[in-house]
Amino acid sequence: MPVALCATSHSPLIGLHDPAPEVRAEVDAEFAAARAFAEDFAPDLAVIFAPDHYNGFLYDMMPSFCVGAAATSVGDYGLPSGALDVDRDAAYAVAERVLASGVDVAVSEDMRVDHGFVQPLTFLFGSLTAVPVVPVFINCVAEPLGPAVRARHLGTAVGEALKEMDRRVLLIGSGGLSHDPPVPRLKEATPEVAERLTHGRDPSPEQRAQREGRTVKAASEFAHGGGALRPLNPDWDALVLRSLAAGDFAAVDGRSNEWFVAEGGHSAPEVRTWIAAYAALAAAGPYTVRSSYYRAIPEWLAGFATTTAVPLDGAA
Ligand SMILES: O=C(O)CCC(=O)/C=C/C=C(\O)C(=O)O
Ligand SMILES: [Fe+2]
Repeated sequence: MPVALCATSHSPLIGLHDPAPEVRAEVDAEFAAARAFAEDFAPDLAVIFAPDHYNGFLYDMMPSFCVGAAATSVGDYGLPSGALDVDRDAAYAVAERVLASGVDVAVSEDMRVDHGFVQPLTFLFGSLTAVPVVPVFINCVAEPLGPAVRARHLGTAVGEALKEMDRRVLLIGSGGLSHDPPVPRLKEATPEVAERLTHGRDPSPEQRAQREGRTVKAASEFAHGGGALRPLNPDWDALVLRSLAAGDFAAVDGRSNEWFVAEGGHSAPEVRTWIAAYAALAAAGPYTVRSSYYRAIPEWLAGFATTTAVPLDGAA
């Protein structure tokens, strides 16, 4: 099974609250390179590990992991809405293999996904339906979270499942490194916000615009040095990138959930998506990182990184 990987940060602020034109151009060049990498590889299946931000997965039923057998984008932050081209047979094959390995993954026949899934798919493939996909949700924000090492176990099990399939698979990890965007937390929520985190699956256009406006305002304050969000942490981001490039998973997923938040902010656990994607790649054998881009971009509230990787044996 030929396999390759692209792991990238996402940010709902891309296009809505951009950094200086030269920084935006630098990231666009990196996205273009990642797109060329994906085109060269020509996958017939993409397996994407991504989080959600209370758009598809809420506290009425919050799994740690979920494989989508069918999925629809909610179209947040101006991104495309509509059905993804989910490979249902592949999704069930992956779920069965993961469950057999002892990782309790949920399955959804009606998964709603947000910018966490949609941005990498559109950046890499141009649309939500260009390449058949198996979407794999990882809860990265809704406390309580399980230990980060479970994301490695999930990724390994997915990688083992893929080895049994005769497919060309691009593994995608989607999530920030250090970042602390204004995602509400149940613990601190007012009754109104708690209700939204539990049942607010289909906000009105006005409610969505209000939410998105708040995120843009928070990013603007942060970029100007204000607000209460935690700072980005390029040193921690470098440690994560270095460790995953070296296959030293334990340096990251052996740490406590508190460590992630203290070092990288409340959304740093999104690194779980990278851990899972790299672990799925590692299941195919030793790998090497082909490209690694990083820049702290306060306007996007993100320690922003994009990496590509391939097996050492040239299977890609
Ligand atoms: O309801 C909202 O939109 C709250 C803000 C939010 O979800 C922000 C998300 C930010 C990221 O996904 C990110 O930087 O990773
Ligand atoms: Fe996110």
